Amino acid sequence: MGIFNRIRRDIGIDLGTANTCVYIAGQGVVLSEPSVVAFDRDSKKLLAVGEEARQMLGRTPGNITASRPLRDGVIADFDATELMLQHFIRKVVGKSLLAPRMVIGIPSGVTGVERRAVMEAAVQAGAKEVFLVEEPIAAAIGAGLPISEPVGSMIVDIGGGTTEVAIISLQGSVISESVRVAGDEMNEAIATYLKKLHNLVIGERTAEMIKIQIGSAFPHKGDDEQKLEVRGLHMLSGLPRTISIHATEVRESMSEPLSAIVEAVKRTLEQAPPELAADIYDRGIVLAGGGALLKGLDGLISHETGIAVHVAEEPLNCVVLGTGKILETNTLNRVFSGTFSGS
Ligand SMILES: Nc1ncnc2c1ncn2[C@@H]1O[C@H](COP(=O)(O)OP(=O)(O)OP(=O)(O)O)[C@@H](O)[C@H]1O
Repeated sequence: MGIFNRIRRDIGIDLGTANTCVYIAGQGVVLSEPSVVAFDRDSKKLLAVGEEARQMLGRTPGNITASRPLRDGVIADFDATELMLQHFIRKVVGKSLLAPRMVIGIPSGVTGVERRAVMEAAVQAGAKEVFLVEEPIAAAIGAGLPISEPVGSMIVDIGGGTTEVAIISLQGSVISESVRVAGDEMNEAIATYLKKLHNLVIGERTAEMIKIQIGSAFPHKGDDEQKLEVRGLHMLSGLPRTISIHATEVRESMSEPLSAIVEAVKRTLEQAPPELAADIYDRGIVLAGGGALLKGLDGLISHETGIAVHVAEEPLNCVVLGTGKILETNTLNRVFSGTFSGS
């Protein structure tokens, strides 16, 4: 490692709707925390960030707000995003002599204004230079796909707020689509279902827990017999109540977001030039992002497309591993989609 790399810690970031991950060049993934911040409502003082703030979601007294500053894959609260980034960067970089260069993964569907907002937040958080890379490219690099070769690779990155579908060849997205349907919509669908059919009101964290514990996208013998006790607020009595929910009900409740994801994959495949479509047929589709961990999602996509589907080795870390590889191999000039130099 060169002297400059030792004093200047270049960092890669997956600034996600659900989780923020940070990679330090030469070291690896050093931070992975929920993208949540908690403020004192009156003094506007930052109280907690990351896991500590997540514990507060839905449980705050009147004077505290705990929220997710990114929604649907974009910055919903600019000030909170900036403070969160600053906090995470200080936590991992500490006192560095030189301001770091940053490579940040962003959804491919973001607008120019949203790109600018991410860059400014990074500069305010201490970046010397910011490079933005589209998430599907970073995810494909992180998943170890041969994106530099003249063969088609297909990646589907299912995050919290967005699902990114892309066919990549020779380092560029040939076709890509970003839909604002991913893990969060699945949680919302579960909560809506319980409210409608069981008159039970549950919070975001409970819905996510149900999805992770017994949720699935495709029937699987054994898993389908599973049940889970769920606690919430009964709408009619206004009192806490526990009900038992079946795995098959959870799958049914998520059918809309699941078909939106499948449709995005199909639309992308339909637009693929024949040579690339043939490559994908031979090599299969790779799933990345936390949503790739949903049981049976690979089976569902494979069943609907007739193509083999593989889940990446570390789906939650694909984007951040990709940003790290870009820094370490110094291929910034080839994959970035924009730069912004701080003063
Ligand atoms: N075992 C699991 N089963 C199903 N879903 C899971 C599992 N683990 C995590 N998830 C979901 O993955 C999502 C988070 O994934 P990830 O960290 O890749 O998103 P992100 O990068 O923060 O979001 P985005 O890419 O939209 O900005 C959440 O919706 C979470 O509920």
